[in-house]
Amino acid sequence: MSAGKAFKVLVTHPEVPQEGIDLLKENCEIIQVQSVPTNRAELLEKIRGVDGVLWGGHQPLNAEALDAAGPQLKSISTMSAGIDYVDVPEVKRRKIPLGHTPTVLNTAVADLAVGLLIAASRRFHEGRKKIDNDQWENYHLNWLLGQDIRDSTVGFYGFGGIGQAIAKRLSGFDIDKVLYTTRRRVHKEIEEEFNAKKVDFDTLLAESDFIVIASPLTKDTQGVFNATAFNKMKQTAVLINIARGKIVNQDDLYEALKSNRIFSAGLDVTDPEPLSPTDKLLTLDNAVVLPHIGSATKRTRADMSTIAAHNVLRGLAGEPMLSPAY
Ligand SMILES: O=C(O)C(=O)CO
Repeated sequence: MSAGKAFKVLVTHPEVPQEGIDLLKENCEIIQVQSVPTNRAELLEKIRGVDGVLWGGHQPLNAEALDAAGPQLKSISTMSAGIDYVDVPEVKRRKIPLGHTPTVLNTAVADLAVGLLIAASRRFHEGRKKIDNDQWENYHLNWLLGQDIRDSTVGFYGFGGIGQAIAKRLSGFDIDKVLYTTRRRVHKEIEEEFNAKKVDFDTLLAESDFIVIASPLTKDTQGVFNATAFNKMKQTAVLINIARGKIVNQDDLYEALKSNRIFSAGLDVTDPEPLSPTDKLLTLDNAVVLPHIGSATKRTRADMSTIAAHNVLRGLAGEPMLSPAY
């Protein structure tokens, strides 16, 4: 280990923004995985004997990686809000502090969600295809008519920081009501700020004009948006998912969109990722699909690396992390 550097830290991705690396460098020796996409063998080789890890991708963080690291490992932070790729019980069992980076990405993801909501409700994808196919027919007055956002009811499945940031943005669009379904009720002041009401899942499905999925992927949320759920939604409803693809049963969503059981969907996340270019979802006019770019802005990624680095350093110092994951 180089002189004066108290800890050895693995950064599992070569593109982690410099802001986080510079922080770590002050008193850590940095080892960095160079492969993109991550070569698992390289990661397992380089993790051996490190004190801390800045986990910069969505590779499984599990017993295999922890065993490869060894018992001296005392601090890990992901560079993501969602940690569905982490075996959290295994990290906990080993009493290793684990951090993640929620909050700093709320605004970037919320901006994108609003973009998807407008794109899906106003048929951007279908419109673009009409141009490509020389089918520009705006001499018809009912051509490409979309759904209004004004006076609508927006239902949030999950109403944490990202959901609230989306609601804040949508308040400028003259929406009528916010409904939300969560396990726990949010603070009264938050309900008042957004004129939001907690409802059960069936009410959310039945009453919302727009449904925004903004919850973590857990065993309880996996696949809850399935054919049964789509059949309870309005036929004019628009579904937005900026959370995790697996919360939606994608075959059932395809059928619901194809049969116009619901109006449209805007998805930043899919199952699987990457989605195959031949996936049937991409053949639909009423699905706007993006390649999971919710947090992909320069500033947000830099902020994520900074928070992750602080988490790692605090874990190494035996201090509480800025954003602990458990
Ligand atoms: O950080 C995450 O978990 C994301 O998926 C950002 O889009």
